[in-house]
Amino acid sequence: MTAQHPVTRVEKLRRTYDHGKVVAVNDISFEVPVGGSLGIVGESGSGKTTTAKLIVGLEEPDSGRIFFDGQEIGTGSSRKLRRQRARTVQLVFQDPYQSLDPRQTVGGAIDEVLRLHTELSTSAFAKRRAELLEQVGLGVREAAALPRELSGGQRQRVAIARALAANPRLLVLDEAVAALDVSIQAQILNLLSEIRRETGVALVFVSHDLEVVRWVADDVVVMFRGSIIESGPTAEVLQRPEHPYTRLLLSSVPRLGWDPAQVSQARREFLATQ
Ligand SMILES: Nc1ncnc2c1ncn2[C@@H]1O[C@H](COP(=O)(O)OP(=O)(O)OP(=O)(O)O)[C@@H](O)[C@H]1O
Repeated sequence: MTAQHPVTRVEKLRRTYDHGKVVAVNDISFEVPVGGSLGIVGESGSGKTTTAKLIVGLEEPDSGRIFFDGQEIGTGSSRKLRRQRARTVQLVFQDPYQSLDPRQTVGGAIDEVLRLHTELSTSAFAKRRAELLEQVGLGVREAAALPRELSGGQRQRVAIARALAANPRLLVLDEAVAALDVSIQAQILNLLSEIRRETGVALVFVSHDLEVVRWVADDVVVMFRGSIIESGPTAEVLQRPEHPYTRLLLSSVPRLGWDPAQVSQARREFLATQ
């Protein structure tokens, strides 16, 4: 039996800006197994969003390689392969308000993706729309609503349903719960885990918050100034962080007895050593 290829693998990806002066992503490598989930964590500016954009093809790397199902995709790839990637990988942003058309109903927004990426018959089309809405916990009322008539959590559910409409094998979520209340965050994180279990879709979950990543990611990579400084199974990395920066990120999560002044001091001391 041949081993299954990971759904995506990146090898020594590098992306610079400002004629090489800003190294946003510095030779990073990782893979996401089929149906797996990878968390990418780091502080603001560590290169997480650039990494997400490189995976979905919104940015081109200066160097390095990206594979989907074992097949390399790059600037020289055919249109067919690029279209295939567009279907394989879907991106969900932090603020769905920006990505949803304010004049389009929720049902209409889902239909648009179904039309673009599937070839369903009229009856199968309506059934699939209903299935997607149900999958993200939305009903008929929400299907007829405009984005402004929904809460932030509901809008994020719409964005997830829209991404799933393309039947992707990988969902890339960039700070997808950062703008939501903590209790709504928990609902969306549970929803994502459920969807992964039910559909087998793999997740890349980008967040500045290690506690959030704990709930959704089997594995985690920790980024600092464009480089991966620590990686491994999420539970292990959180329990026994090896790199001082990972320890710093963990100590930055507010909890009982937490002292922000102490965290700031530790951060200053760490940065002074870099
Ligand atoms: N289009 C761009 N032009 C110039 N510099 C950029 C561009 N995009 C990102 N950068 C720089 O690259 C670095 C990494 O940015 P990136 O947005 O990937 O980080 P991040 O970890 O996602 O941060 P945040 O959570 O604040 O979005 C930063 O120093 C940023 O200023």
